[in-house]
Amino acid sequence: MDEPGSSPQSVFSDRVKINGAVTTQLTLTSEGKLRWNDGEDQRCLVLEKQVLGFVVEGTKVVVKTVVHSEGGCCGCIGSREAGLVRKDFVFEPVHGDSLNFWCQHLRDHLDSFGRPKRLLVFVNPYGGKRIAPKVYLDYVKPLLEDAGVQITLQETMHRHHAKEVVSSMELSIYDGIVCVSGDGILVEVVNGLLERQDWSDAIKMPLGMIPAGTSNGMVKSLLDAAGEPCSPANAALAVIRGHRCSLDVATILQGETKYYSVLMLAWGILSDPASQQIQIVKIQSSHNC
Ligand SMILES: Nc1ncnc2c1ncn2[C@@H]1O[C@H](COP(=O)(O)OP(=O)(O)OP(=O)(O)O)[C@@H](O)[C@H]1O
Repeated sequence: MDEPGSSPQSVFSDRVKINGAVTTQLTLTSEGKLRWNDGEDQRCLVLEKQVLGFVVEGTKVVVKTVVHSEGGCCGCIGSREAGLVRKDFVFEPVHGDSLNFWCQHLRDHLDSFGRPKRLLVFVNPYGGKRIAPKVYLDYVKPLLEDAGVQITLQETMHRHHAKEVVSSMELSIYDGIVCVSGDGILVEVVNGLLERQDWSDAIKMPLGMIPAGTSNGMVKSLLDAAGEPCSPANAALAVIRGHRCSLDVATILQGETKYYSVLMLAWGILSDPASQQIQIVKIQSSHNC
């Protein structure tokens, strides 16, 4: 077993058995890569991009990964979407006492990415083509579980349910809120956060979107800006990796009524024949509450 720092790029390096077969040297590098030789080729897993998490099963470490289907290094275990497959990379240290070192180093590396660990997930069974529960079960749940994320699931039971939950809940027990829905639930969540007494802190809560509505404008534009195709798997991976960007929220006052808009606002100017006055009215704000 090599000690940490024994080679320039090595954080930890040790003899292991890969997928129950080849015995080889496995190295965790300071760049966050797992490198090994499978007998013919040099193999590599990039922790930040490809590793979701890991679990220990007896004397083995099962590393949960997502890789592009053409590149794979071991057996396919998951469903395919947008060229991505979930795969387990299993290794077993030859020296049993290095298991804890491996776990510690892998954990330290994954923790350094600042990924969310506890998520509140809203699923709207009513939005779009009513596919949100299936999207959640097929893509979101398995990927979040591979990443070791603690999930609190909340199916929305009626209009404004998400807004009600968010406006009164304990926020500090979550690292983020995810909407498996269209844009409507996201806007409810933003409005719920902004209606709170502690709104200026509450609005800093990271929000994630998984496309399961009709137009999914927000998640499409976010993934497009990141150069990724809009799919539930890609959106779930962006949530797991903790990718963030700040967005503006517009406040609209209409008389005594206040609206918060994160996506779009449309209005029209109508003449009022009775009063001979011109009124500015909101004629469409499908993503405002
Ligand atoms: N159980 C439910 N029954 C009826 N309506 C619901 C329920 N849960 C949520 N809603 C309402 O459904 C509305 C639409 O939801 P959502 O945004 O998910 O889908 P969408 O409007 O079809 O998609 P998009 O906003 O992308 O066009 C929300 O504004 C929400 O208030």
